[in-house]
Amino acid sequence: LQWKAKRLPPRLTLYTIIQNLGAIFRSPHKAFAELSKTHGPIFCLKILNMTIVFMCSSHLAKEVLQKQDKVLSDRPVPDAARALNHHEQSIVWLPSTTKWRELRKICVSHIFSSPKILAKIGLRQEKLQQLLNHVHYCCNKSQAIDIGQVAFITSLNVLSNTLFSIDLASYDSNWAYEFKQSVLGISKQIGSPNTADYFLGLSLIDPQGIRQASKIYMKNIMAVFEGIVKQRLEAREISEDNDALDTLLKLHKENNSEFSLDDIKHLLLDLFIAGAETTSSTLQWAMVELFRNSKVLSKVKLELQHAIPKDTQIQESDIQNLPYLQAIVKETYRLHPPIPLAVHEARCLDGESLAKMSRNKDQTQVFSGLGLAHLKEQETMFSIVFLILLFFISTCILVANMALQGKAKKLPPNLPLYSITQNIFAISRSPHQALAKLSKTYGPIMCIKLWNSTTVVMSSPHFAKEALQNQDKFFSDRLVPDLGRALNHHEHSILLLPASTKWRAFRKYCVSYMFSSQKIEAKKGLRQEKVKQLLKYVHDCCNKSQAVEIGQVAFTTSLNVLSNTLLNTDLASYESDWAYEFKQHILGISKQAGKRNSADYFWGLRLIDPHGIRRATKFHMKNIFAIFEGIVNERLHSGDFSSNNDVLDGLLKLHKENASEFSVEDIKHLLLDLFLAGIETTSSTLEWAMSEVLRNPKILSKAKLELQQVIPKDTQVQESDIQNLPYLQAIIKETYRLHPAIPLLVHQANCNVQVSGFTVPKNAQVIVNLYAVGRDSNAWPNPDTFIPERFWGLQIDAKGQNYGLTPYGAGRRMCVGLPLADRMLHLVLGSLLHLFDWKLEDESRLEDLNMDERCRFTVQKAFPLKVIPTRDPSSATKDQAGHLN
Ligand code: HEM
Repeated sequence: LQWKAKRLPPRLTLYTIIQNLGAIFRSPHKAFAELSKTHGPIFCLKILNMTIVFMCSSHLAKEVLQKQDKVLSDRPVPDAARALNHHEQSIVWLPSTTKWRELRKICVSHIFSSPKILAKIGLRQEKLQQLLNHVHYCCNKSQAIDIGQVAFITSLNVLSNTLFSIDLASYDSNWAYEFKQSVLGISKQIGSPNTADYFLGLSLIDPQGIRQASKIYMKNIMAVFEGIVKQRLEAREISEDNDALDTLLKLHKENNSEFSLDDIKHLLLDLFIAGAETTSSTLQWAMVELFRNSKVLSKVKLELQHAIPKDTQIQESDIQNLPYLQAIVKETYRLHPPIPLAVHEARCLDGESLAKMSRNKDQTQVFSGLGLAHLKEQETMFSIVFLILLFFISTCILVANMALQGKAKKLPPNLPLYSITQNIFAISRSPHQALAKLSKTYGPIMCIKLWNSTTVVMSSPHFAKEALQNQDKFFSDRLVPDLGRALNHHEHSILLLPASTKWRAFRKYCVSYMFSSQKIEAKKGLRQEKVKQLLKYVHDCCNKSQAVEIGQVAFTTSLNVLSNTLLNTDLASYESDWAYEFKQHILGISKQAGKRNSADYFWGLRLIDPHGIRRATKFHMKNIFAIFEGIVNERLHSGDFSSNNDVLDGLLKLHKENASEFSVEDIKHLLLDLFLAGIETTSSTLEWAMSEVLRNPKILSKAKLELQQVIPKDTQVQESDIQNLPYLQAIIKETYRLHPAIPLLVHQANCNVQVSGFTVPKNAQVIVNLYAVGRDSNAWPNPDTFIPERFWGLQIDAKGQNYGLTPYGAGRRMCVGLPLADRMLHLVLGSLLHLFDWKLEDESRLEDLNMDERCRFTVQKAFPLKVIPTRDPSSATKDQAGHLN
């Protein structure tokens, strides 16, 4: 009755909430802003006995934050903040009590007062200088910078130095990584939607484990603070006032009972959580907005050039002379407030005085969403019954909601079971071809449901772009095949890890250190040397009229280039059986990876590994690891991590710096992945390119003519020549299009994702069929014919920007070895075509080459290309003069 008498803001109906539940959970500030367009700037939401009022205009913001500020400055405490009883000592979560006022006073007068802030100018300039040094270092190395990450590190260090004169993060090492992760971890937990915040009974069981996770992170951070505080207490008298901790400890000494050491730790915790990520995310948004608005960027650069001498670091005193920069920061605050929902709690109805309100607890409960502690003793029985009811109702709502959501989902067109059974052999023999064929009937996006697993197959450039660019963030996980679990490979594997911190660290190392432009350029000589060894072998075969198996020799060359780049040693030979074992084990794993495994579809079968695929893989891995272990142990024993000048040296240095983050086990698994992903892909692409060129005499003579015009006779192609060989480049692109080495990109959805009006359900396997994309007749005229000329005048490359041609994938999971593989392909194909003519062993016509496929980890030629190299006699005479030898 009381409730009815009051005029409440317009109320959101249950139907509206259920309809928008997905959006509310994903991005509540956006969802409620959207709802305010239809429901007005103030509306309320009632969840059982809890009322939430939303205010979405500047007028109402003023009402809350200024006019009614006195009665609206409490906060509802999220369950995550109750870990370690943080809410009882926290400046963020305490209601406006004496304690809270004391804490605010300490912050405003002792830590962030103007004199204190001014006194630390030098510190901030120094931290800015360190950031700029890092950016400068990356600039010299052409290395990408994660803006949010470096801004976070800078904010963290400015804060940690202001508070206790210590750096807590570093740009180039993983030092203090755990602290950083724990700060991020807590803000993630507090930001996660938690059912225990809405249904108080659930907080007893912490159903999503949010409070528990929060507690672990808090404990980690508190342990760091405890160490620092203890050291400070032991080291000196707290008399000087160097940093905030000195000030806090002095206050503690003066009034131990009012301001305990525990209070200090909780205050420091709040300052880190509230201060580090807010600053860094605002900076990141500002940078993003600048990058996408080139006019704004040039205007602000102009202002900076006028106000600040060239190559000079900006000073705080300069800011007043930079009105446009100030306007950019304001505009960023407007568009991207780092905490978009300011959550307060009403103390009484209609702005009654605090004194009156505290006498009127029942009313407070109605408006504030009920804390159990507020219930009077005689109401306990009632509350237990009430909680049971609450739990029951919430479960019903959840179930009903799931059912509604399920109905609302529009899955991509389903592939009927009969078409799967009809095509089962084709799918198992050559899945990319079979699925490409089915996509012609069922469309460019289709869904396969087998038992409880869902697979969505995408087969056009449009959907490739959706998966690899637009929705890339949600499709970057992987579904681990059973063989990937051998020796727990999936827990250390860059190929199989989901998009986790560990995977990012691996990728960062690969992209920035192994395959950066500088590193690749530095190994140019090595590649030329290995190609020269290949050409020498082909030359010997030529003299003996002996056939060359192109796939085999390309495999050996790729293997040796990679093994020298990674381990500074050859691991294969053209003529002898030396290191035969290593090659066989790599091929062995690739063969197992190409087999269909029922344990991947019926999880129960994993227990028995019905085809022995995981067992065989384990056997090959063990043998490969034994070889790696020999090399790694020798280096660890000698302690020499620099004289080999290879990737392993870099990895071992990283391991020495932080053994817990990057173990020897990680190194072995990473090396294995690089060999698996890097060799067969390159060699099979080369074999396909060579086959296509040899069976097309016109293309062959055109390619030879171009090579003759650019490169002197009988001379090996150099990497610097590639840019002058557009026809050779077009041949490689056309090979990528028709014969992608890995034709099916296999990813996994980490949530329900909308793709062009269809819902791809969470955990579904998402397959992008590059084979179908490359042969899509809407994108490519005459799609099945090898026509390098189609690329004339087109600005299309294979580097992940053109979604009709993405042989290396695109987006977050894109191949890291592209710079190496692409150069090797041009170098080897160009040299083989330039220096030799080719004929088949049985003198049959090259035009009739069999182009059937065989699937392993990569797609191979079913009938390996074996051809005899020949040369005209005048060249042979020159060779004796030492051109190729
Ligand atoms: C012609 C040669 C190559 C082709 C066509 C190729 C293609 C691909 C493709 C399609 C992917 C999967 C992308 C996705 O899932 O979206 C991939 C991933 C990968 N490639 Fe390559 N690749 C080649 C050579 C190499 C080389 C030489 C290396 C390194 C030595 C390499 C290392 C990797 C790694 C580590 C991944 C996994 C990336 C991740 O999951 O984050 N690749 N490659």
